[in-house]
Amino acid sequence: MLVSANTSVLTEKSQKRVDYLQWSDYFMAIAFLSAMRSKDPNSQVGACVVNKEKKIVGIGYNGMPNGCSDDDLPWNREADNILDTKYPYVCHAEMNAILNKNSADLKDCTIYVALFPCNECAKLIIQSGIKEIVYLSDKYHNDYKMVASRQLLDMAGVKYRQHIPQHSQILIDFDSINIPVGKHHKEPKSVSSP
Ligand SMILES: Nc1ccn([C@H]2C[C@H](O)[C@@H](COP(=O)(O)O)O2)c(=O)n1
Ligand SMILES: [Zn+2]
Repeated sequence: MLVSANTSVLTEKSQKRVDYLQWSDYFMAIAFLSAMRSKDPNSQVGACVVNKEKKIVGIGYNGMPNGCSDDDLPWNREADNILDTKYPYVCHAEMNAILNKNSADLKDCTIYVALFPCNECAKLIIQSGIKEIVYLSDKYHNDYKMVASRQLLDMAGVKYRQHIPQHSQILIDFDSINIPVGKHHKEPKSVSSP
């Protein structure tokens, strides 16, 4: 299902929109929006750290370290020499979101991330005090890094759960703000709200 900001399902009584984004779709969408900044040609990963008050306290995406040119470093997945691949160099989205934090600490926060965290990110997550991971894809589930990651997270009591989005796509329409009053698309009353 595709939703856009200019689609409004209006309730008869209050006229309040009821098809607004749920919190978890909202934070995951912010992680995915952040991932759109990534230069990685294969996996663009975004992460968003949220505190107990549902405030965003850190955002990041996978990219080369500050001051290290992403034109000069390799983006290959495979090469005869591992040093000619991206893996030894790229900073993971979770690392950047944690290091970009704008609060004193990340105690009891939740991290929303596009891809299940690897073992190195699991260590950072644990040490930062984050207590929950919400991920979308687990495409490398059987890789030893994810096996080690789950082992560490289980030992440290960090919870993790897969996010099942209510909408498979979310459209951002910059024109929607200019739609005149009363011209917003109204869904039929029979449509059930999420
Ligand atoms: N939880 C993760 C896992 C991976 N990344 C980054 C590291 C690479 O830039 C890319 C994975 O590339 P692939 O092996 O799929 O070609 O994603 C991350 O940021 N967070
Ligand atoms: Zn990682």
